[in-house]
Amino acid sequence: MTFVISGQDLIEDVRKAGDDQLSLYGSIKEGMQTDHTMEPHILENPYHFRYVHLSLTRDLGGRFPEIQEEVTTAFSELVPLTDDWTSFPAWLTGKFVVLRVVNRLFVGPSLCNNSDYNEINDTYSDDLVKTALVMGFTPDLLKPIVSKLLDSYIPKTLRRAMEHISPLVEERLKQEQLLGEDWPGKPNDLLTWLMEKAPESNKSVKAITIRLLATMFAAYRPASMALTQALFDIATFPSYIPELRDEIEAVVKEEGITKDSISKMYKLDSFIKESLRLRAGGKSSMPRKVLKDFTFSNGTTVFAGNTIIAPGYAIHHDARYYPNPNEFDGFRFARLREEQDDPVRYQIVSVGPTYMMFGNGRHACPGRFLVSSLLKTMLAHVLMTYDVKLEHEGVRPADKWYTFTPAPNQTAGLMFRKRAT
Ligand code: HEM
Repeated sequence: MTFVISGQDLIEDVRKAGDDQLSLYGSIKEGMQTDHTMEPHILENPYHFRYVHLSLTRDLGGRFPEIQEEVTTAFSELVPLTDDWTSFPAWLTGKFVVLRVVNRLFVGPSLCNNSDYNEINDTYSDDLVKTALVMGFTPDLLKPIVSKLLDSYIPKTLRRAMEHISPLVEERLKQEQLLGEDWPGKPNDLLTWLMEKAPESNKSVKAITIRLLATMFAAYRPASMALTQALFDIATFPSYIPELRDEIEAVVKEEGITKDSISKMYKLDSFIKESLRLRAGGKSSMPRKVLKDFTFSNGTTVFAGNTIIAPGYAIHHDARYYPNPNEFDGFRFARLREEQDDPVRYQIVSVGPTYMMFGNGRHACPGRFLVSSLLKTMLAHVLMTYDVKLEHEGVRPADKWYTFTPAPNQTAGLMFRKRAT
């Protein structure tokens, strides 16, 4: 059974609880049926998740030129500059820009622009969700059989992905043999981390590929949804554009585009955060499987075997925390930051009991620092390079809901042209 907790005190109880009592991985294991859709026991040692922090977040400044280069080339290829307004599929564009940029950080420049590999990442995520749904309804006893019957889903995609990863692994091992462990030009990407730091038993190409795909699953869907929604918001609320452009231009003139300079674009930060608040996440946040009976500070006990969730969407639309909660107020967080002279609390990456887009506590999304930089770099690039508008003036394409989770409209187009103003 699933229990929805209510109020900041109970959220705080969940935040403080140990993994042996309330488990994020327990709930992912059940929800995504990982024993049958990925590899058995993958979440007993999810070292690949730790590497997101260790390989990417820690070195975000160093990786920033690659991010910027990939953002610029991805947009120039997917949304070529035209003098006339031209429609591009918003969701497909957002998705493939994100896949390409994130894969630059995961597997490097030679593979990140490979359309087959990017499509595999996309298909894998789709298949994973569908297969997990089927397995979730399958009785435990039948799961191994059904899992085999569904062979056309995950294993086929995995084999295709391995065909791309295998030559990269071989090439890197060859360089190491020839030039030593710290060979010049050795990439500091997720693949290197998985090749070097994974437990010895998990260094096969198959194990490495599964962890790459699993990490991409966590990364790219929410990130590409966030980008698409923010682009729809730019086009829906064009009155924000001049002020955003002024801010970006002023910062770039002073310091160019770097990880540090984009952190000074706090109006842009606020605009994206407001877009996330209104449109991302879902009805349930902080899912935790109860592994041992858990008693909340109000005396209520939830027994082992149940699941707990927090009502993220309701919190993000609660007028007590966000006045006029259903209105898009792009500079809401920028104003709060100025009024309270607090440069940290209202940033995209700051989590807490009233802003749970990235979860909360020790499992709060380790990719949020990367995604905040990515989204700001992408939107700054779009605003400085293009004019953007909706296909039908004043009509924002409607979101699509998948049970508890909203997603941007997946068929609508967005109009772009070379910046004329
Ligand atoms: C807008 C984009 C994103 C959103 C909204 C998002 C949201 C979340 C949420 C809600 C959680 C669960 C936290 C909890 O229950 O306390 C999570 C976990 C996680 N996310 Fe993200 N995420 C995003 C992007 C990314 C990216 C780009 C990466 C990787 C580069 C990433 C990697 C992860 C990982 C590895 C975890 C598991 C954390 C753990 O093991 O404790 N996410 N994310």
